[in-house]
Amino acid sequence: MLLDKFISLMKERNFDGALISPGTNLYYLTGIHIHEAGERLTVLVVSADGDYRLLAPSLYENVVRNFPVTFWRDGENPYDKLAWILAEFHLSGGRLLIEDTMRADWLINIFRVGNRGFEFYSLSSVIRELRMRKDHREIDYMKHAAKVVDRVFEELLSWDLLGMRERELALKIELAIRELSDGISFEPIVASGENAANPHHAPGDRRLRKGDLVILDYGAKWKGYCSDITRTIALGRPDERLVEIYEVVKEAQERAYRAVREGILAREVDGAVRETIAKAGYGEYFTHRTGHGLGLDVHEEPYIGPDGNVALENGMTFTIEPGIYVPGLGGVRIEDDVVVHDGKGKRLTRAERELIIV
Ligand SMILES: CSCC[C@H](N)C(=O)N1CCC[C@H]1C(=O)O
Repeated sequence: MLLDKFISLMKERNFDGALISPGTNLYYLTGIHIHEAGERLTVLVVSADGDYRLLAPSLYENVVRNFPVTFWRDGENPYDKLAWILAEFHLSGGRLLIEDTMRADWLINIFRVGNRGFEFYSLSSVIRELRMRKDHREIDYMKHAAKVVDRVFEELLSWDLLGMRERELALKIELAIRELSDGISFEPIVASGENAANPHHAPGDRRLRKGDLVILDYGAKWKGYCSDITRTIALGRPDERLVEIYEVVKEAQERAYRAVREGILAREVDGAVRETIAKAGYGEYFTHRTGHGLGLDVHEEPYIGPDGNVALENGMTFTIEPGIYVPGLGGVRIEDDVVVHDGKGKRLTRAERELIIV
């Protein structure tokens, strides 16, 4: 079981315990998905001696089954119960891993329960070692999530895009993803015309018009695992400068993809992109990293940026998504999901990468 692997790793690194709140780490280790815990304390307590127990609100009595659990009811003080579990597990101090995204109010109360005897460390510093390397089951789920976004791309090319508002198109993409999968991995980005110069543009009221380049960035989830794709399409023939930019981004993406090999550092893949874009004279307009690890979270290790020190291994999955963004003109981004397989990169997303003019 993954929890056993995690406990061994925790011990190896001299940690005494871990407190894990709901999210992808809890799901990864236990298969338990807690929907909307909100302000009610929910935490998996793990000790390096091998003990573990979930403390959860009684609302989840029908969700958590066949797992050691203590429930608390509204009106009770969950921190008293947490203190009992910690005492039972002989966790009265020491080095404790804490879920990186834990709510600050929980953390403050946990700090009190622990009588300041704990030193806190971020859970991701240990669990990343496990999550970064995907097994066959995880990769199969990611392949499925990737197929969904490829299909949605084919489908959207047949829609009547001219005159549609960005936010309408984003909603249509979201619905198409939800039809075919377990849900979206993030809110779709639809960035048209000059809005495409903003890499994380929030789709708004702008209507798509002739001559626009439109960045479409969206993802699906399957069994918890994410895909993330970006394609840039043209509505009618765009400005020649944008066509040139498109070709530079396509070339940069291809070079980075071809650079992927077992043993290469993530920053070398990033370097392939940066060099291609800089040579074409657009270096200052590539304003983000080349990519990010992908799995249960849409952004996770290994990050593919200039500071990426992870040596790539078989089973690692990440995006390659260079972009060029010119304020006042627009932008282009092309993104694929890639797995390191048999020592080389293999694309999971396969939608057309040539410039499509609809
Ligand atoms: C989770 S929202 C952004 C999804 C997108 N595919 C993405 O990861 N990026 C867009 C610009 C750069 C990159 C990022 O690192 O945020």
